[in-house]
Amino acid sequence: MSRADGAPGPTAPDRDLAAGTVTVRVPATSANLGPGYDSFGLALDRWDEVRGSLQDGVQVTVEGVGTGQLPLDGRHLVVRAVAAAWTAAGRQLPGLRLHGVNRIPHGGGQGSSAAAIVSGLLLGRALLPDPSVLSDQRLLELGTAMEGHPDNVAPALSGGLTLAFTARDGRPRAVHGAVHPAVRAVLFTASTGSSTHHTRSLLPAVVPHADAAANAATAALLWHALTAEPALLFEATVDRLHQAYRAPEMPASAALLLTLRDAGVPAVLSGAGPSVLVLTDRPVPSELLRHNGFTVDPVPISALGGVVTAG
Ligand SMILES: Nc1ncnc2c1ncn2[C@@H]1O[C@H](COP(=O)(O)OP(=O)(O)O)[C@@H](O)[C@H]1O
Ligand SMILES: N[C@@H](CCOP(=O)(O)O)C(=O)O
Repeated sequence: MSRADGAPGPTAPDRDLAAGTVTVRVPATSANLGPGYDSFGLALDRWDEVRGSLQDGVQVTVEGVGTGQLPLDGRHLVVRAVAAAWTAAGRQLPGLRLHGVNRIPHGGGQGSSAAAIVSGLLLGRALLPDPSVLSDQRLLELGTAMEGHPDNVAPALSGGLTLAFTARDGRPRAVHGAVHPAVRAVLFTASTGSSTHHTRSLLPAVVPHADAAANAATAALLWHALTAEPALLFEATVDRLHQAYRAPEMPASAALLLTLRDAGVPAVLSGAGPSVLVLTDRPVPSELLRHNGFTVDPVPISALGGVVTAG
């Protein structure tokens, strides 16, 4: 993965981690950012953590979000991603002991599934006898194949602002932008969830040419606004590809978006929703920071993506 801002990618593969226990932290991510459907993504300072080691058989424990709901065997998404990393390295995973500490809401539009996949890929790579056989680019490809779209996987792997695209060879790639220091993120986390898979099915196969043209302009403007001219963020966060089609499934989020935008606040659906994200260089009036059904937090943008440590 190339980095336009020269910031570090995920922790490099390290032979010393191959034995023993490995801890991986991966940030939440907000995808789309309005008009950047399936391409723009931003890492946020809210982290899931997994600790894993090789053993015979699979043993999973979970605390935090999803406790009592997630499968505790080979169907667990992190375990599947660890196994995918080993398969890609030409090896069969012997077995895994895994403990997850989950803080990213599930089905909230904050990239929990991408965080789980990236956690598993980074953990799987670190546990390989020779981690260097899997490059960061290969992990982006594996994660995108599992997730179905690259926009959360790219910032979960490498942090910051990313623009993911499909190259001529059919593989996902990502470039990075340095977010203007005045830009702040405020996350309105919905108390309800929705399945990304389901709300993707609500999107039409074809959109009017005028919508595509307008969206191309605002997406390009958004990159400029986020990296160079935040004063343009309100104009740059107009989407015509996905939010309106998803609105009937998440009326509270649609109403919140309307309220914020009517007040001139640059608000978008976070990922597939139902969370809402504000990206702005201005203070948000305090009366707009309280909404039934949403928890409102300023969340720093994370320059770091997944971090791998021994122990
Ligand atoms: N930490 C985790 N461990 C295991 N599975 C997870 C984890 N986080 C998310 N998932 C899986 O991903 C699903 C949510 O994915 P998705 O619908 O794409 O929503 P999101 O916007 O949160 O990524 C969860 O219901 C669960 O099946
Ligand atoms: N581009 C995807 C992004 C989904 O993000 P998530 O965090 O809601 O899973 C989409 O809009 O479907």
